[in-house]
Amino acid sequence: MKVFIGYVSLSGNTEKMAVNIRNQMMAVGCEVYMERLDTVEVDTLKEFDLAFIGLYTWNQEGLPYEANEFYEELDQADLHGMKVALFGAGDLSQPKPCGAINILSDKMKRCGVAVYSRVLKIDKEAPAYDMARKCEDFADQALDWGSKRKKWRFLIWNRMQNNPKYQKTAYLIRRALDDYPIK
Ligand SMILES: Cc1cc2nc3c(=O)[nH]c(=O)nc-3n(C[C@H](O)[C@H](O)[C@H](O)COP(=O)(O)O)c2cc1C
Repeated sequence: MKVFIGYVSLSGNTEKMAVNIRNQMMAVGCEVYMERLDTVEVDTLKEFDLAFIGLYTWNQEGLPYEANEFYEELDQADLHGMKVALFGAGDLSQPKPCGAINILSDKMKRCGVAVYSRVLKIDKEAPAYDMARKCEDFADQALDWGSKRKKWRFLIWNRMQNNPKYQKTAYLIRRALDDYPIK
C-alpha cells in the first residue's frame, strides 16, 4: 500500500503529527512518501492509494499561505476517487478550531476526492504521548478505510481501547500485531 503524507507546519506541531502518522504507516508495512505541501505537485497524489494531508491554522478565514498553490492546483488535477485523510494542529479552545482543514476538505470534495469522514485535530498544547497515540489510532483507522484491510482487527481494538480496563492490553496486542505488517 502506497501512502503519501503532505503537510505544512510553522511551529512544528502539524509536522510532529505527520511524523507520527508516517511512523505508524511504516510500522504496518506501508510504503510511505512524505513531503511539505508547498513543494508537492498535486498530480503526484494519483500515484498513491491513500494520502494524509496536514495543515496548521493561523487564521480561521484562510489557508496557510504555503498551501495556497496546492489548493489552486486541485482544480486542474483529476483526483476523482483519490482517498484523502486530513489532520492538523490548532487551538481547540476556539469555537471553530483548525478552520483551514475544513476549507481544504470542502474544496477536495468538490473536486471529487474521497475525504475520510474523520478528521484529526490536535490541540497545540497536547502532550507528546497523547498526540502520538491519537495519530497512530487515526492513521490505522484511515488505512482501514482506505484499504481492503479486514475490519475485525480494528473493531476489536477500538472496543478494547474505549474500555479503561483493557486499554493497556489493547496497546500490547496492537504492538504484537504490528510485527505482522499488512500490505
Ligand atoms: C497568530 C496565531 C493565530 C492562530 N489562529 C488560529 C485559528 O484561527 N484557529 C486555530 O484552531 N488555531 C489557531 N492558532 C493556533 C495554531 O494553529 C497552533 O499554534 C498550531 O500548533 C500551529 O500549527 P504548527 O505548530 O503546525 O505550525 C493560531 C496561532 C497563532 C500563533
